[in-house]
Amino acid sequence: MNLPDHKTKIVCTIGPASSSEEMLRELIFAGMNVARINFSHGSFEDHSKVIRLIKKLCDELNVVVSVMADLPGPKIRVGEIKDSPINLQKGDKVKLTTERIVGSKDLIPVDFDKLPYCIAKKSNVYFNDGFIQMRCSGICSNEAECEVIVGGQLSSHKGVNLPGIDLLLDPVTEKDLEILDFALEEGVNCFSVSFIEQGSDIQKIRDHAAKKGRSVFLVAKIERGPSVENIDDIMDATDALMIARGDLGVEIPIEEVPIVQKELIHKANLRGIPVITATHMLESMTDNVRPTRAEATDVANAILDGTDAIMLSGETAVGKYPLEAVHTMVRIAKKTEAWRDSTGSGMGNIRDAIGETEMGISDVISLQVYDAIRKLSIEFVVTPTYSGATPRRISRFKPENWIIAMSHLDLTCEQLAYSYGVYPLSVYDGSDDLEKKVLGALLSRGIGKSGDTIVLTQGYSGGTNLLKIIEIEHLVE
Ligand SMILES: Nc1ncnc2c1ncn2[C@@H]1O[C@H](COP(=O)(O)OP(=O)(O)OP(=O)(O)O)[C@@H](O)[C@H]1O
Ligand SMILES: CC(=O)C(=O)O
Ligand SMILES: [K+]
Ligand SMILES: [Mg+2]
Repeated sequence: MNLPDHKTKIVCTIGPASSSEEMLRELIFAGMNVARINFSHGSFEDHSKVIRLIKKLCDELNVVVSVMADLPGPKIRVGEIKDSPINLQKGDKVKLTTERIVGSKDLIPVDFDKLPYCIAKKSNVYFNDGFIQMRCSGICSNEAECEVIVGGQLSSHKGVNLPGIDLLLDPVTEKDLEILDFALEEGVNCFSVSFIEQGSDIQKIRDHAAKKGRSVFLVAKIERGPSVENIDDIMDATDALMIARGDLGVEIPIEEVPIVQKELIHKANLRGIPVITATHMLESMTDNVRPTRAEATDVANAILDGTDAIMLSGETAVGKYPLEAVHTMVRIAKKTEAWRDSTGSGMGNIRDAIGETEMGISDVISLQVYDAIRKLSIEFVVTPTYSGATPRRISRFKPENWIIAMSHLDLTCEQLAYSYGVYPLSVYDGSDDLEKKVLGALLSRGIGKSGDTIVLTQGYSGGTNLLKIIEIEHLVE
């Protein structure tokens, strides 16, 4: 078995363009680590099919691919529009209505009953990740009269943003809990939670799952101003972060997005919390077989910022070239990682910054593992793990060697699909001889060969911790 030649994890949003068994298989071969299902779209029936197909393919191909169910949160959306998409032009006068009608160019339904109370004359209303802008010119019962400031094509169900306006909405909706129940029943363990504002929003989802006896991996989507301000509180509650630039880029000034991205990635790296950079990464590949130069550079820069994972949205969900989009990401990741490995550039002073944080035993060990990799000729790091904490701590340094994480817990293996450079292996050997167990698992998969030097490390487990540098032939008896 060959380990992949890129270490940045790839998240693909699955939709009509990618939900067939053949395409899912191709996406897995191409390098997909996480399949995101956006529950804002499609039907439970469609999603259930995709979840089952992915589980079946994981068993068949003996790989770990996580299914991440994206809970919509209180996202306001356009309703059904007749002859969608419609073309809106600057200066057009349109009415937004809270009635559940099939809309037209003049009367557009918006699924938010409080709209007339929340906006006022001169409020800005944005559509489709902010590409279309309107300004309210008056309110009349359940309608808002607006003028189009920036036009464009608007389709049914596109998102609506009202930046800076308190929408008086709970970030966790009844619908989210319904979806959570459904997905848990389908065996989903990982959830991205939209529009959260503080740690307690994440905790609500965790508590709800716990009531069903389930432990879940939660990705906090940072896509509103308050979530950026409350990031420390959110990091105390979450397992992972997503920089959801689609909504974020409308909810806060667009010029702040690049800096927020860098700061959040750095903070997440310091704490060993995996972070996904999402949206518009290769947007033009929805229609074209090649990306723009700016997009290729964006993917590389997110990696150099220290992101663990990069995400495709419309590119794989509804685009013409889902497979090519993944291939493109892989090629950019491979090149960028190799450059970082050889020059040490891009990560800034992550090692020093981690060195300055308060450290426990596991942190000190992770630092020493990283130093060992840099100073010695090491093939890979092997780490038996219960919770995944040790491989995640090592992953913070974005080392040039694979971290092979062995766990008998499927849930731990699945969660490590989000961490840079960590290759999860399900190992069920219960023997007490750690070295024998590790060697058996590696060699049975064709990983490693006689003469390889590896680092074997284990975090604080049952009162012991360990860092050992081993030459493989010493293990073969
Ligand atoms: N399961 C699906 N069925 C049909 N279309 C989908 C599906 N998933 C995604 N899409 C389409 O792909 C586009 C991009 O996907 P994305 O996940 O970014 O959703 P979004 O609605 O733009 O925003 P958000 O991610 O904030 O919910 C969507 O706007 C939608 O048109
Ligand atoms: C992914 C997502 O929700 C966003 O970018 O807004
Ligand atoms: K969503
Ligand atoms: Mg969003």
